[in-house]
Amino acid sequence: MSLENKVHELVIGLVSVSDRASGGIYEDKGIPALQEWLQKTLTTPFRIETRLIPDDRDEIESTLIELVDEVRCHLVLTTGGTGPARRDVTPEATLAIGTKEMPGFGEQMRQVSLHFVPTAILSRQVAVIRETPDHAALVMNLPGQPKSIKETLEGLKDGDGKTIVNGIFAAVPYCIDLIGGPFSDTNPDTCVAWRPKKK
Ligand SMILES: Nc1ncnc2c1ncn2[C@@H]1O[C@H](COP(=O)(O)OP(=O)(O)OP(=O)(O)O)[C@@H](O)[C@H]1O
Ligand SMILES: Nc1nc2c(c(=O)[nH]1)N[C@H]1C(S)=C(S)[C@@H](COP(=O)(O)O)O[C@H]1N2
Repeated sequence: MSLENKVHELVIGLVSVSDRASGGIYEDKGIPALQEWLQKTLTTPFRIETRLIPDDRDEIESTLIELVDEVRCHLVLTTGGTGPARRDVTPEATLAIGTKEMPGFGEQMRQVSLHFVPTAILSRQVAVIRETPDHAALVMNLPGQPKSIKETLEGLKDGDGKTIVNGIFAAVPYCIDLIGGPFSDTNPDTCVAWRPKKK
């Protein structure tokens, strides 16, 4: 067992990227929405570190690097700055700090989001793994609309709560296993953490 696996607490970084929320023009609703969703979903121990920053590429990159390399997050979720506007640069900053791209997360997010809004096609969100010599983290972008956090993480359900399209979080616990992070599990009423069956 690696040293990382002996650490049982999942460390999660939450980054809200918004010029107006970080400038005090409106209240940030991104981090509270992420915290609320994680609290109702994760059934294993976790700790959260938060950052509220403007749409500035250098600042996004340095924040992501600090959260992975110094705070030693296993998972970092960003919200905001994924669209086509000139100031939207979260995907570029994320790709720049990653060592491996994980295109399935962006593909699945756009697929599920198209069931909620036709403008989901405008979100360029990406996911990457950042690896250092002794640590690794999954870094994923979510759109900026606070309501899109539940939509992308949890997916689409019918009136009885049965999943119609999986959200992206279903694949996150196993991804963290594979990069040497702590075991995590979820409340199946919100999201089923999928792991391949052991033979
Ligand atoms: N952190 C946030 N808190 C609350 N509402 C937000 C936040 N980020 C985005 N929104 C809402 O979602 C809309 C679309 O988000 P988007 O990320 O495109 O914002 P934006 O127009 O680039 O502005 P900004 O970066 O200043 O938030 C915003 O206009 C705002 O109503
Ligand atoms: N699930 C979901 N995805 C969504 C949305 C949404 O409301 N729900 N909004 C879309 C819109 S309107 C835009 S412009 C893009 C980019 O948003 P961002 O720049 O706030 O990241 O995300 C898209 N993806």
